[in-house]
Amino acid sequence: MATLGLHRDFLPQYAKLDKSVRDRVDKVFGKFDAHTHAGLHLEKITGAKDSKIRTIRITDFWRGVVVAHDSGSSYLLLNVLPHDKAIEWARNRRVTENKLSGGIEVRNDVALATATQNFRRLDSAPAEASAKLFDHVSDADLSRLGIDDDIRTMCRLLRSADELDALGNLIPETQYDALAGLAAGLTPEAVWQELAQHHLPAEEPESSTGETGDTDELAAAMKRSQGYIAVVNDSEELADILEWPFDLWRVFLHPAQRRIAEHAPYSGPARITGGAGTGKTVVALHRAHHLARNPDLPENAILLTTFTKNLAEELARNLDVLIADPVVRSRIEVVNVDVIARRHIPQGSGKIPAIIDRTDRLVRWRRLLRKHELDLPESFLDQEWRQVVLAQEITTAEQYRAADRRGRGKALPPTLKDALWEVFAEFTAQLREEGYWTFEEVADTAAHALREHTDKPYRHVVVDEAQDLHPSRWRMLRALVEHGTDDLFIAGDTHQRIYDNRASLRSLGIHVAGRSSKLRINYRTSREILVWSTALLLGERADDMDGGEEDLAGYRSSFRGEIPATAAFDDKTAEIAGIVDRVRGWLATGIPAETIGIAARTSQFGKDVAAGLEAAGIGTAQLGGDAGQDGVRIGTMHKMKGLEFRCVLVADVGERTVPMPSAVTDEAVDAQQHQQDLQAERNLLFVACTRARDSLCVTWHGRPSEFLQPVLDAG
Ligand SMILES: Nc1ncnc2c1ncn2[C@@H]1O[C@H](COP(=O)(O)OP(=O)(O)OP(=O)(O)O)[C@@H](O)[C@H]1O
Repeated sequence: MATLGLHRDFLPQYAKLDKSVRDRVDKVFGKFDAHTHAGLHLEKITGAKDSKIRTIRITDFWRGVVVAHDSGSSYLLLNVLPHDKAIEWARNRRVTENKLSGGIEVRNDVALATATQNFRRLDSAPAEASAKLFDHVSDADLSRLGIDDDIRTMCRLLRSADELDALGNLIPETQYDALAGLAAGLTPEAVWQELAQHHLPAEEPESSTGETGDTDELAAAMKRSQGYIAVVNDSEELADILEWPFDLWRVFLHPAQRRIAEHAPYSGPARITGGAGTGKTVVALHRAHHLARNPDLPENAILLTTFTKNLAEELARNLDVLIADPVVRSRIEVVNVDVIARRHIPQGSGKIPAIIDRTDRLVRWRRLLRKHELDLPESFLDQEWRQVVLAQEITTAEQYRAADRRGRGKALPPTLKDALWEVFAEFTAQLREEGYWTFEEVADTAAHALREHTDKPYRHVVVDEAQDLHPSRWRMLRALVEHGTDDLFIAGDTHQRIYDNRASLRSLGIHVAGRSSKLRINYRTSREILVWSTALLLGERADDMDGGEEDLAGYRSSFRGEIPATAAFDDKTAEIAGIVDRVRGWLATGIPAETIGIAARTSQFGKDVAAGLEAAGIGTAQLGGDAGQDGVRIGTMHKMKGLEFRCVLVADVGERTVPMPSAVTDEAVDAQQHQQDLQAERNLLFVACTRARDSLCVTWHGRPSEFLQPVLDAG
């Protein structure tokens, strides 16, 4: 039986074709499992660099480019192009095997030779005889990392990571991964560890029929090409892949992602971290799918959850795209954490709790502080209550006196603590009397009830955006499943923590040591946007939710793009006019309105921008609203969390709004909280900027935000 492989570059090409041509492609390859080479009419190319590369007729005008060995019945679909272009494209290509992974590499020999010649010419100019990017890496190390002679010759001439990036399309995937890792500052040993983990030992999945087996070299090599070649098992699977040609994440998981998503059962809670856009959500979706394949699981045995309702809806939409089988899909319930919490409040607790928000809480704290004649800001009290009392489930004055107040910067003498406890007790009594709850209290009440259940509601819980969950929500999540195999799978990035919720997983009985992995390749944003946005976090220290620190070592993007733009205006009116111009420009290049996102720190500024756009005849819609609605998406930076757009404009990033003074505790009140609040505000700007795939523009009026200084200094 024939084996078909699809190269990841094929799908975007396929997506661009007219429906009639796509239908022809579907027809030509549709019954591939019954085909032989002879049946496929593969044509050899005169003057080809590699005789294994052939073309196949799709229509009179269109040709597919495939790799096929004379022996064996497998073929690999590389591209679909108009006839003449297909011949030209195929003629210069050569297929080789990666020295380290044994995976397939498709290279353009002619372009590679030209690039090497150009770099050599540059290098021979006396002024250019400068240090090279890979001077610190020996030939032996390069070879050990799978870099072959041709690529080594060329990369020895490179002077900067930018030059390497510019060659991204010419260097075969696995070799590029290794070189980009070195260029991002990883040591050869660290890169080797990464590659070895992903590619060694070269796993040779056994052929189910034994027909292809080791005798079919191409089939075996395709199976070793994880992340960029999908081996298709039957025509049904092919149809499923071709139905979603834009969603490469469904099929082409990077080996680092697949290793986690399809890991053998984890013996306990497992965690995945990584910078913005590295595919944590994608891996969480695939992990949920992987777990759901277990036929013994009943409906809704797996919970896939996240912080907000909007994000949960987005997860559900993506899960529907990922999982074709309705029975498998039905084993996963997708809902946000607070909905689950409400659901598990014991019946006797009365009606569905009314939730009190921060603004109302602050009014109450203010009143109580006045009554008790305490000279403290209400925000301090609210934080103390959420981060110490609720975080540690403190219920008595004695417990509060002995509480661990790590993370709080203001020392409280015992007498003051006693006075505060009275305020906390009165506050809670008031809420109970009036029937108000906070989300944290709801979660804790649910956690208490769930701990008593011997029959847990879920077999597995998969959590996304973990960095923003309060300890009470973790206690509830912990109580939703029995301790044991694959109980919790957690995805998050503390560089994106934007709410004042910190949790130490270990202290909550969630032990991830030995089951933690990190992703480093950003798939969402171009290198330019990533480098620019990461500079905003300069000097910031992020925790790893497990007693250590998180870093962004080796964090890198897989593609190039525009340099982010900044624009300063004299006043708000001018800024809004500038934003309208920018959006009009994007729309004029054919970018669909709903793939443009605009974020501001305050909802009012967003509303003003929306009014400006509407007045200019440009339709708008709220961020997080109905996915099917037309219009440029506008909302607060908080609402940008977890989303992505082709073009992002972050507005009103001026010194008075970012950081937002009302969100930052006065340094004199609590220096540590002050730092944490600043960090959350900086993260918020980082989150908003890293939602951009192709273009990012940041605007302000008056003086710019202090957070922009590193990028403005860098020019
Ligand atoms: N293997 C892959 N192939 C192609 N695209 C991918 C792959 N993995 C992730 N992506 C794409 O990269 C983008 C970011 O992925 P995802 O949202 O999972 O990242 P994340 O780490 O959860 O991001 P953030 O933390 O910023 O919310 C998405 O558009 C996703 O489809």
